[in-house]
Amino acid sequence: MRLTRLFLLTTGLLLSLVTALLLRSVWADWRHVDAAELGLAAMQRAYLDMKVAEKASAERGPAIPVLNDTEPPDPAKRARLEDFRRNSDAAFDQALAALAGSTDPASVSARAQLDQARAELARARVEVDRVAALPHAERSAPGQRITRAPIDQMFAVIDTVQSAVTTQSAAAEAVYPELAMPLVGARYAAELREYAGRLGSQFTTPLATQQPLGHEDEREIAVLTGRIEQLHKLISLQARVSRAGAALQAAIATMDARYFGTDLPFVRELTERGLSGQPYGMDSAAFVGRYVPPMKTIVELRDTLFAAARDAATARVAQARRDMAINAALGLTVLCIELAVFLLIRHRVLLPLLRGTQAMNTIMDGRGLPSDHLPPATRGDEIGDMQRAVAALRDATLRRRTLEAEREQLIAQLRVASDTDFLTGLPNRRAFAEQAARLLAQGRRHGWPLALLVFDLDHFKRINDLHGHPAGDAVLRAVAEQARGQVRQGELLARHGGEEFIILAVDCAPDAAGQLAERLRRTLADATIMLPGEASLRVTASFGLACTEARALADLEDLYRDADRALYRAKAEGRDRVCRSETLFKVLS
Ligand SMILES: Nc1nc2c(ncn2[C@@H]2O[C@H](COP(=O)(O)OP(=O)(O)OP(=O)(O)O)[C@@H](O)[C@H]2O)c(=O)[nH]1
Repeated sequence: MRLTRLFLLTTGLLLSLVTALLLRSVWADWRHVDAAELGLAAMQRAYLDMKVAEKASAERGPAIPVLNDTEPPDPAKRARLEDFRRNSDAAFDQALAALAGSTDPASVSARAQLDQARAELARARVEVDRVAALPHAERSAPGQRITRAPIDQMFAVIDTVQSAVTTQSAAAEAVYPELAMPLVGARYAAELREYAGRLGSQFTTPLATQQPLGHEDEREIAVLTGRIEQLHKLISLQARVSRAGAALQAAIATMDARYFGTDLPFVRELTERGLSGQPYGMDSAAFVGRYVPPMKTIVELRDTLFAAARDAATARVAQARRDMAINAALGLTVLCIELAVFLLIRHRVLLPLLRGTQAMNTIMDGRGLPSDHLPPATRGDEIGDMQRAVAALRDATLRRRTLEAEREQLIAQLRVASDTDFLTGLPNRRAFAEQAARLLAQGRRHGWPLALLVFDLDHFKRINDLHGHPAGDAVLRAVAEQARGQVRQGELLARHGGEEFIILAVDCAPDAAGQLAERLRRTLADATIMLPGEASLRVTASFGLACTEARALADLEDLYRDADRALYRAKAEGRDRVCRSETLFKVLS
């Protein structure tokens, strides 16, 4: 597997793993936060339900005077009852509103219990109003407990609301088992407040009517005080076991002093009077004015316990949120570091390695020199070493190629030099032989006619003798120049040796060849050649021409021999003329 692919795969795997771990951790934290928030919400709903119980319980207070009212009824008593009823309704509204939209089993169950309690309260109110509307004589007949029935119905309402409190409180305790003590304690306190209220209700009617207490009343008072003492002990025990804080201890001490230290002894004394038939020494309103205020200490204890639980749960929610934020931040940091390492390795190692490899491949393939792709090798690490090695390889290759190019150039120059006559610059005899062989092959392929023209300066020896060898050289250069001006494409001019020149013309018919020879002869004869110094002279040349079909020739030797013979004849016949090879012209014609 390629290194880049392996790296991508490994990094992708690592990133996926870290992301999965991060998501899992955040999800777990979120569940924790969610559970903590649900627990706190259940706790707060339990408190709202306690308030419902408190308000519905308080509604009994003004209901009893209305039930026992003389004729005509006192509108102030009625107005007070309506006020308390509105308070109860408001508490119900608030508790039910807090449950709106909640679909957890505890909330569904609590909503059903509250709805039931509200319906029970509505029925109890109808009963209160019905009984209150009866004639006073009928309601106040001795031994009649007609006014107790609506109050008993109201007791039942509180029992139903307490079930909703227990349901919500249990849901909160399931999330916060460590807060069971304050939550259960708050429930006990709410219950205690209810039983204290019921105990007070036992006296309102006898005091309103100034009737003694019966056996039924005695039994109920005994049950209620027993339950009140039991709840008192449970609360004290819980506070001791859980080593309650200063605020809670203070609330318990206040309740002990005011309710258990003052109210209960007062109730016991009143009970004894009521049972023994002694006058109570006070009316119903005076009793309420003395008995009810200390009951507030029970409500305060309930609120202190609830506040302790709510504060601890709020702190837990905040802690869970902090934990989630810290875990998410840590996870994200790890993810970012991993990404950064990935990019760093890719940028600092993998890509330079890749470029280095590509550069080396380019150098080795001979495709070119990767100077543009090579970053400056400024790094001091291993990648820098590699980049310097690649740069050195590139430089060495560059030097080698420059040397190779110079050598090629030199070889080309040598080749040109070896093929060129140094004096005239024309192809020499060897180069002529090579190029002529190629032209002959070409002529054969196309079936062209060929012409070979050989010409030799006349009496050249005299020029050397008269004007010196350098003058002879100048004449040779001038003749070469003149001849070069007369040849065209497809006509190969060369110095054949000494003062002899040769022209091979392909695709050249005998007539055209004759014209070329004649034209060249005249050109040379007409030209004035300047010699070194002020001197000048004229030269003539003799021409031997041989023509044939390219396909009729094995090589150029025969044709050359014929042309040379023709040249010999031209010399013999007086020079400065063109002689043609007889035999080959015959063949052609
Ligand atoms: N200056 C100079 N002379 C050369 C060169 N090559 C050959 N020669 C001379 O050319 C002369 C040729 O003389 P010959 O062969 O007798 O012919 P010619 O004097 O031209 O007489 P014909 O050919 O019969 O007209 C010799 O004197 C050679 O030395 C050269 O490169 N430079």
